Amino acid sequence: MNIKIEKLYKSYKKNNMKLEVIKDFNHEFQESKIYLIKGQSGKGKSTLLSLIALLHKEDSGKIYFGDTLVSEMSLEEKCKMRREHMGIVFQDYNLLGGLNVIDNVILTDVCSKNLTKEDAMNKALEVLAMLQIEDKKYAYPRELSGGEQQRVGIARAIIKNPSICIYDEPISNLDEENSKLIINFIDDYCHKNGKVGIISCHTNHFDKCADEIINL
Ligand SMILES: Nc1ncnc2c1ncn2[C@@H]1O[C@H](COP(=O)(O)OP(=O)(O)OP(=O)(O)O)[C@@H](O)[C@H]1O
Repeated sequence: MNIKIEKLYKSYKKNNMKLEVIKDFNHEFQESKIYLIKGQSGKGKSTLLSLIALLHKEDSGKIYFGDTLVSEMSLEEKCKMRREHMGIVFQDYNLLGGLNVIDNVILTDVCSKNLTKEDAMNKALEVLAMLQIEDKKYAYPRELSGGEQQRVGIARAIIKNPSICIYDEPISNLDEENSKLIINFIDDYCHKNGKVGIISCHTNHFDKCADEIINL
């Protein structure tokens, strides 16, 4: 599902001053393409991703998913859109420490789609295998390396087969070997499965797999 953004503005209030972070941002994001959002620290990469992910509200502007104007929706409708169409991967993994790998991966899927636990587990095993981490299915996050935790974070994001995949600094805490594995996975997954991939990264690691680089 394509995304279209028109005249997007977002500011924060800081010490009674208005800090304009996103100013008149316009863009179209298409299926099977990877978009890399770059810019120095504080330029607004995370802010832009959070607006596209419908996690924060813009000051003004329009966001369409396909033909649907999602920026005007209620919080509840946005939540539903996000659950059904979007997978989000965070820099610091955001795994639940009290759940093992497989339960972390299936949690949102079971809750949102009323799948049986058995069906969800079979799906989770497939996705964990794609990320070469199925052997850790019963491990807890504290027993995993950063690279392994991030692969679980990706598995959790893609188990619903979302059409839009958002990755906020997905490799910033990882070594070169783990970074390469994740870059190759995202490259393949988005390009071969018709996904819109939107990645923020402050280094050049994703430059080669990006179809377009957006400098903030
Ligand atoms: N909730 C907030 N309230 C006030 N200011 C904020 C808030 N969130 C972000 N900012 C400010 O907005 C600017 C952009 O922040 P953002 O996190 O989007 O940048 P970034 O490019 O992702 O930075 P980094 O690479 O360091 O993560 C920064 O100056 C930040 O201090």
